Amino acid sequence: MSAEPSPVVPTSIAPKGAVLRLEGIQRRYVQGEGTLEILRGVDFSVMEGQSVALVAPSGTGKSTLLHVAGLLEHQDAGEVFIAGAGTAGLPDSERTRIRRTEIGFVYQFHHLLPEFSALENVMLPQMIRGLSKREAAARAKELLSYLGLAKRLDHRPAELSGGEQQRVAIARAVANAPRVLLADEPTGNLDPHTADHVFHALSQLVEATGLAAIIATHNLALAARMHRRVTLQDGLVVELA
Ligand SMILES: Nc1ncnc2c1ncn2[C@@H]1O[C@H](COP(=O)(O)OP(=O)(O)OP(=O)(O)O)[C@@H](O)[C@H]1O
Repeated sequence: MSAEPSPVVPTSIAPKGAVLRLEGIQRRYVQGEGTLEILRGVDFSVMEGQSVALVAPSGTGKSTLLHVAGLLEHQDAGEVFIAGAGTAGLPDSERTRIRRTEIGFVYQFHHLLPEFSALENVMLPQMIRGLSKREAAARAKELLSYLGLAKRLDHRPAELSGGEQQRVAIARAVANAPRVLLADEPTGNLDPHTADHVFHALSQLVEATGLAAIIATHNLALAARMHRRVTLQDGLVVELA
């Protein structure tokens, strides 16, 4: 009996090292009588340890792209591959599991829980995932120290500066060691100096952990420091110099 030849995966679908791959992603919103075609067949990959700045005018679909890539929103066509595995047709419970374990999100506003300390905020996603309190605390301490917050572990969000709050949010996003980090204007609410500091911390973390990161930002100076820059043009991702 002859063995079936192993299927060859086209490199266009799963380039070596692509942690995140969007293939033919379409997303439209029906609005009253009309339809807004926001994403029109996005093909886009991010490799391990690579940071990509997504720089595009307001309303072009940056958040939509991040939500689809992060399995928060369903696309109308196309497929999202995480670490080579397709996600089309998965039940919501499986999408949630992948989102919790493989994807970290950072937003413009920190969304930390106000009644919990920095340490507890970073422990929480790990405990939801089933880690013991001890394990979660150890990793949370390690991450917060790496991000320069060793002396702020017991501070509640209101007792932290804006930059510190955002660094806690970054620590929380990577607490479960995801492979993908999606950040939507993570420094949009910070003054230039603090934004620079937070961005530096984020970049270091991407390099150190081998995350694949997409960071939507309007800050061109910060975007210039990422590995790649892309924009959205007519519903497609276009590489910038
Ligand atoms: N649920 C929705 N229903 C209808 N239209 C929507 C919906 N969500 C987003 N849109 C529209 O889709 C377009 C893209 O929105 P999106 O939030 O992705 O843009 P963005 O590039 O992130 O913008 P910004 O930089 O201002 O945050 C916008 O014109 C928006 O009005």
